[in-house]
Amino acid sequence: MELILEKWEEILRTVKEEHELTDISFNAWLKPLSVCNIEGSKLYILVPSEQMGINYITKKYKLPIKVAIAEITGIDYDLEFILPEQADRFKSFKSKTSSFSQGTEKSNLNPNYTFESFVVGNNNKFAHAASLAVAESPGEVYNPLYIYGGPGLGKTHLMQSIGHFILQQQPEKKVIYVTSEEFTNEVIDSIRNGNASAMTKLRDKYRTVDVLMIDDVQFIIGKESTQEEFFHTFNVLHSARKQIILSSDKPPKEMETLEERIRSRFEWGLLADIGYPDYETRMAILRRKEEIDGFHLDDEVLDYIAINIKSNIRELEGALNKLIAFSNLEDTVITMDVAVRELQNIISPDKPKEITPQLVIEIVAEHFNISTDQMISKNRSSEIAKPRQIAMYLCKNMTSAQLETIGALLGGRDHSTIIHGIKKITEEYQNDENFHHLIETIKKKINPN
Ligand SMILES: Nc1ncnc2c1ncn2[C@@H]1O[C@H](COP(=O)(O)OP(=O)(O)OP(=O)(O)O)[C@@H](O)[C@H]1O
Repeated sequence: MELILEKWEEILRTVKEEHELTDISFNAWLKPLSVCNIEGSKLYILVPSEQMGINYITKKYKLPIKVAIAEITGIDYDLEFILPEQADRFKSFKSKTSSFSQGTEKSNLNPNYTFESFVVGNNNKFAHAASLAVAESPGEVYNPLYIYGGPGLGKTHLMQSIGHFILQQQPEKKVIYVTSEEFTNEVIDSIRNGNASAMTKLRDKYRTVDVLMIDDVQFIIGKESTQEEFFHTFNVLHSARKQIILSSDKPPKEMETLEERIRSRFEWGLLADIGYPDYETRMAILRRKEEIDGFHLDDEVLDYIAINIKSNIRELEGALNKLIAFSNLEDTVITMDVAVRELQNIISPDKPKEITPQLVIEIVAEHFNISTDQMISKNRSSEIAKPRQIAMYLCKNMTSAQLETIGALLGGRDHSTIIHGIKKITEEYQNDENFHHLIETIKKKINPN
């Protein structure tokens, strides 16, 4: 066991060199692996997360690793890849992680979300540079770092890359990634338990970290206890110069119903937005993904995906994954005809998405984290009335619906109310630069093309 532990890094590097793996493939597949145990001639290798695809690793890397071990140690092991829950059975489990993955392994980060696998394009150049700066000097340069942008554009990937980077440099750092939903649930649980120790546990967990990442922070809006807990956690960490990284679908100033004291804290550090990727970036992301998956598709097919899926990288990857899965299952080559047929539910180039008033109302409601029921209700508080007027304005500008139809869809409002709403929004759009930006952001969500 000692010999293999000692030689583990050399073994992985040998596989990399002999099989001419790129840094990306190496970082994605080999780097996170560690030696778990040896029983007789059986060597157990730990795959730290199910998300890494244990079957794929077994299929692709079992033999190369076996050969490299035999070359370097002279011992011919029978290899088995196992997940952490299977590793629990080794009581004296003494895993040796290669030094480059220490720290990362014990965190809850997705091993694939690293700087190495992140494609830098015009849409994310600034956010990427800011993230790298934070990764290199946590707590010192931009605190908090607030990354915002539309769904599936790489916010989580970028924020977790910072976590990986920090853990690679300083494995002893305590790095926590949490979604707002998980954070909210933990706050609710500790309140429900009703005892002081549950709350103390929660505080111990979040107020003692070196790096705290909260994803989709817009979801804490309207959740009072969560906001309160967040506020104090933020203050404790910030004054101790611990790094805070937040992501959201919109900039703080567009979070109209967020408590002012929290909104202003979001703006203390640096705000970095991620926009929609251009064609070249979309192609580069597809190529990078192909490289990681060890799969090759015709350029014409990649081009078809990149031209037609513009506004969400998750969907872009989803289309590629679908074709790769189809090719593996059916054992067939992906031609253009196959791609068009298999992706017809995702891509319908001849049928652009129809922009209906209903769609506009739904997207506006979603943007402001309110329900469509609230949009059509009688509620006249500004948090509801303003989005409602924005919906009136956008329905008028982006669809061919008549004012009467818009009024009917927005809770049976009359013609003059709709005209008044549109007029107000038009004036604000023309006179207030931030508001102009807000409307353009929502328009892009409604019609990304
Ligand atoms: N620049 C990029 N390079 C490589 N992969 C990327 C890039 N941007 C996004 N991705 C991939 O796209 C997928 C979606 O990204 P991610 O989950 O980070 O988006 P998000 O902005 O956090 O979305 P949401 O707001 O819906 O949570 C991930 O698999 C991620 O790896």
